[in-house]
Amino acid sequence: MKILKFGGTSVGSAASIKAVLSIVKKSYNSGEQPLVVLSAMSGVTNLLCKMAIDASEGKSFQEDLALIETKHFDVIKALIVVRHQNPVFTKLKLFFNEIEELLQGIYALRELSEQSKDLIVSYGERCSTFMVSKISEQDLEASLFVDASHYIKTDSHFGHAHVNDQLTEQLVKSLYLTNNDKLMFVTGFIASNENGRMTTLGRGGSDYTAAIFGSILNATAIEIWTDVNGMLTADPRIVKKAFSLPVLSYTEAMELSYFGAKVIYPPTMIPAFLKKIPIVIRNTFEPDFAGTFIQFESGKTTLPIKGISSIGEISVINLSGSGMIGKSGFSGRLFTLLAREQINVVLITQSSSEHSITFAVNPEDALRAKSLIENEFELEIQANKLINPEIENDLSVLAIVGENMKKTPGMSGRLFSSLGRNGINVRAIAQGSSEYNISVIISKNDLSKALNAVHDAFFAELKKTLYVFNLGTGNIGSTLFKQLESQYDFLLSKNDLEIKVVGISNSKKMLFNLDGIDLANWDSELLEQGEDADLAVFVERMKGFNLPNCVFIDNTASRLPSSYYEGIFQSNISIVTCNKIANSGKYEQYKTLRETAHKHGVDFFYETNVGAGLPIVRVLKDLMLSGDRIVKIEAILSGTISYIFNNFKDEASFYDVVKQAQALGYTEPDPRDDLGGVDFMRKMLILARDAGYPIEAEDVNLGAILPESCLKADSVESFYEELKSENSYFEALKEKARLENKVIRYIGKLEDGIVSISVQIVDDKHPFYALSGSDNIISFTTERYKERPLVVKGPGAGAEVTAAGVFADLVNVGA
Ligand SMILES: NC(=O)C1=CN([C@@H]2O[C@H](COP(=O)(O)OP(=O)(O)OC[C@H]3O[C@@H](n4cnc5c(N)ncnc54)[C@H](OP(=O)(O)O)[C@@H]3O)[C@@H](O)[C@H]2O)C=CC1
Ligand SMILES: N[C@@H](CC=O)C(=O)O
Ligand code: NA
Repeated sequence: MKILKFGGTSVGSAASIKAVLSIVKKSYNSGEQPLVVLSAMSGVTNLLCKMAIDASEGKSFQEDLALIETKHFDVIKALIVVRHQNPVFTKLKLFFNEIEELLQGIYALRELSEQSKDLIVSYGERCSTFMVSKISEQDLEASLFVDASHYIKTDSHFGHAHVNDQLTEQLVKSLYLTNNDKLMFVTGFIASNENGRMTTLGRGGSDYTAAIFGSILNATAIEIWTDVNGMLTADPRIVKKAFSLPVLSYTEAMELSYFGAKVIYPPTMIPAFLKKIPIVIRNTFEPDFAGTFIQFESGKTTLPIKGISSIGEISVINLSGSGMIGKSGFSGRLFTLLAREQINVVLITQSSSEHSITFAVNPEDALRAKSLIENEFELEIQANKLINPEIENDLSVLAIVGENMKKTPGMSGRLFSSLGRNGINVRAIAQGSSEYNISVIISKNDLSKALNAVHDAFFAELKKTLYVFNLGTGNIGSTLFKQLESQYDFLLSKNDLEIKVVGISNSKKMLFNLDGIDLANWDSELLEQGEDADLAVFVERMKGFNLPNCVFIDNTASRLPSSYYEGIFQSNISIVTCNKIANSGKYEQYKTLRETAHKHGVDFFYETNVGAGLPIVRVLKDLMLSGDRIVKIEAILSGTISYIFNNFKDEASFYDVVKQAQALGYTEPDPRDDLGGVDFMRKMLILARDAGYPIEAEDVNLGAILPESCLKADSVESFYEELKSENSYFEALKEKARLENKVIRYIGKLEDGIVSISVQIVDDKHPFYALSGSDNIISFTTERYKERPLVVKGPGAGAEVTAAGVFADLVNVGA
């Protein structure tokens, strides 16, 4: 035989009761001999409690009673054929009359005892179970209503009665013996004492009823049918990627449920554990889903942990003082006191010096616990051997759970590095001696971020999500969106990486969507739903969301964002940027940014600052990290100027070629930055700094390509006009090169910490002679690459290659 227990939501409406009965029928017809345990219809127990309290306070309860009546009667009307409705109505009406009489008594006396309360709430299960048994009877004649209060016997601890195991076993066995050909529908939660007075079994009581019947009748399984897909790796309301666990051991289920997972209340399952009866958590509304199988063994799994549970709000009490050192009875006294006063201690940590004890309690118990301790240890406190207990509020517990942890080293390392990387401060740590559980206390504000980060860290093989806030939707930004959109499926399926752009801003509008902005329509969404752009607000909101694996991308050419970088790192958010401003500002800023990113364990990637997507920054970094030393760097690093000199031939005018370079997306938003050499200077400055030279922009010897008049132009338009009027200057340069059979190149050099950039006319022997398009070239002469330099060459500007470089940086964040 098998126990099928259905919770309040499962019997909460006509539609769900239909679903319940189809599950029951299937089980019955397949010969599993089900015994069905039911809860009250959802919301009814709470209403009954409320009515009882209202009555005892002299308030009216009629409206609520009518509500309960209607709730049941609606189901009867919907699911019982008219000619059979009357007897069911009559029986329920009797129940409701009894409730009313009781409430009137309470109202008159203005007194509500625990005993009366139990009696009143018992009607919830009695009504629902009777009604469902009658609905079932229409189809399955064997259906039988069983009031469990006649069979489960308890003491007189009303509200939370203790079961008399022996008596209950006798009664349940004889019930079964006389009715084993019946399909029994048994009320959950309710029982009675030796005088036949109604009692209830406390929290999770219907599960307890199922476990009692299951264990006495040696059921093959106890199925707990609820409204979720079994037990999940984490709370799915907070961790969107939480998934159902197929198998758990009893211990794992206990640990997971202890901290939060509300699917079952483990103490009620103990009778089943003792008899090794498997418990299966299933979803009434998705009956084909196998659910979670809870059994004696943990089951074969490749998962390092089974799940992450949490308690949203706890308070921590710290006790410290010399009086605790070596006093073996101290903690005994402390925790006996708390137990006696029924203060539940969620977890305990003690420093190895025994100088302090930290323990967590429910917030509503904190003040009481503090004053109890102050009373108990009054003498020690007076003698300064103990410092008054301190309470810390607004904290949460997060715990990783799983039997595999015991065998796998590095679990706590993984937990703490994911917390550390996301800037989550750990207030206290406790590891259960069973090693099935490592718990940490963190700030309540960090809980959601921590749960997601830790979930990613342990189930990374399943999927990691990067949350991206992108500034700048121009040439590079919009191309990046296209690339991200077209690669979304590939990244997810091949790399288990999901990149969600959750914030976008340009200079006019900004938009946030934590579910991810649709990158196919970002422009219309930004326009229609976006609010007025405000960089400070954008950054504050990004920080406020407190997301794990969070990345800020700066795809602007603006000076403004760089002043926010340091604060962004301090909020444990990585930065990817193609904007060179921050790295080419004051050296002090360059240094601070790296130190801050490092201190907060986040990434600062800027490969596209030099040579767009070409691997230049990365190569230099690897050389330096591996202990090489730069002897000389020679490079062409302006894609725009490279393009211009590669195409300023024959009939083309200088002006036309510059215009083409801009149209091709090679130039900076302001092309004067390219032609004036500033862009190239920034790149050389960044390389020199990355090579270990603490130099400033003023230290770069910047040779000009343009005549003075062009450099002085105060707008882009007048700049182009000047280019036109200086045509003869450029033509002369072109002619000189042609006559000598040479080409014009704008070349940068770093040697002995000195950076210079100059126009050179080079012949075909020069390694930089053969270039085309927007080619960049860089040659690193190092102590290791001394004889023949290490050379990187290729397109060094353009939206596709730059966005691709930003993309590559992005996928490497946190790698
Ligand atoms: N082109 C290339 O080959 C390469 C470019 N880069 C770098 O890429 C960066 C972007 O260049 P590109 O895309 O061509 O430039 P665009 O001018 O096309 O786009 C710049 C974007 O930044 C936005 N923006 C400017 N100021 C702000 C601000 N304060 N807040 C929010 N958004 C702002 C603009 O907003 P709005 O749309 O409202 O004007 C625009 O969307 C530059 O730093 C450049 O150096 C790096 C390597 C190669
Ligand atoms: N405008 C730049 C683009 C890359 O940084 C260039 O021309 O090189
Ligand atoms: Na690069």
